[in-house]
Amino acid sequence: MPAIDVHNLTKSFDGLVAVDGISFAIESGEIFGLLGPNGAGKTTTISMLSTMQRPTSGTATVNGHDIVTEEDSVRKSIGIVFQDQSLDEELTAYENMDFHGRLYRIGGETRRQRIGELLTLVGLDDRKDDLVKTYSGGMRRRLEIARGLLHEPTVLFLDEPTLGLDPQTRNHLWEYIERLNNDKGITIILTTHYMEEADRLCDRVAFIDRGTIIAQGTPANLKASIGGDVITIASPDPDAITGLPNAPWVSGIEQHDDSVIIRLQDADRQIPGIVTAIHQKGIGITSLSVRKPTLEDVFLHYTGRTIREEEASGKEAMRMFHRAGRR
Ligand SMILES: Nc1ncnc2c1ncn2[C@@H]1O[C@H](COP(=O)(O)OP(=O)(O)OP(=O)(O)O)[C@@H](O)[C@H]1O
Repeated sequence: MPAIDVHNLTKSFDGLVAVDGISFAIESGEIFGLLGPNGAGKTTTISMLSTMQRPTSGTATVNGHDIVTEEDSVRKSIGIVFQDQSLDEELTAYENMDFHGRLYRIGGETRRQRIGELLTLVGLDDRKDDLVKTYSGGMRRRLEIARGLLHEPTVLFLDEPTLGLDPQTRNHLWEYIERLNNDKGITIILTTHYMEEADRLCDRVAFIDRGTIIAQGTPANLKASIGGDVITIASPDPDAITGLPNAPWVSGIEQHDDSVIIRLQDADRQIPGIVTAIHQKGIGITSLSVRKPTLEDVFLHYTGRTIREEEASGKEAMRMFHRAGRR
């Protein structure tokens, strides 16, 4: 039985289809990433799976329980850490945990023992008696994760777990998330728009864009599926490069601002020929780099847009406007 099984899940808000008939399954013990730009429908998806919002149509089960007809059973078996911080700043870490444990009616000795274990797991045991208002962003996020695990859920939802954290803190948090998954076997479903985060952490990912899943698989397979290497050429005249006839070994070519991105096999061998062809046409090259494809390239391949472009688009601004209105 999959830990999460989703069929044609859809959510509309006043005519805006935020999630549009998505389907996927997550096996027990996996770290699964829902990736996509802001406003793609990631939060709405996990809000439905965690029973915070009702789907407009479609079905899903979490740990075998239906998200609409068995809400209580779903809730008992999951932990959630959403984007908005919900800790009490005027309490210590221990007190925050203790309060939450009481809400879940976890008895005295068990509660104390679990709090100790979880605070150690997220590296906060030595700071447990400090007020949360003295904590850094990364420490707060770790505390929220520990708190979400207090009632021993087998599935943990993390909505943009490292949003707004600096790279070093982000790295630390990744280690804690991996440890949780390894040591406790917890199934983790996380949303992110950081591609390197998904690549590092997730066993499998699904790209969600404007409410639909456009690709899913392991990061390695997705990157391999778009083929070979990526050459980025910056030029004062990128249109002229894009207009050159395509060689048979070029599997894709896209233009972004002053750069042309070429996907191809065997880049190292083909570069001299490419540079010669460009020079023969009298086109300038400002810089040239070669790399392996990233998950960002996978998004670009399937949508023709980079995640950053998508986030900056007018449509996205509209979506953010809707979003602000509902808070
Ligand atoms: N309660 C609501 N009322 C109206 N529109 C909503 C509501 N919730 C979400 N939306 C809209 O649905 C779309 C998807 O939003 P969602 O928050 O799921 O995206 P996301 O991928 O999680 O992005 P983010 O990373 O910014 O949270 C957006 O256009 C958003 O404005």
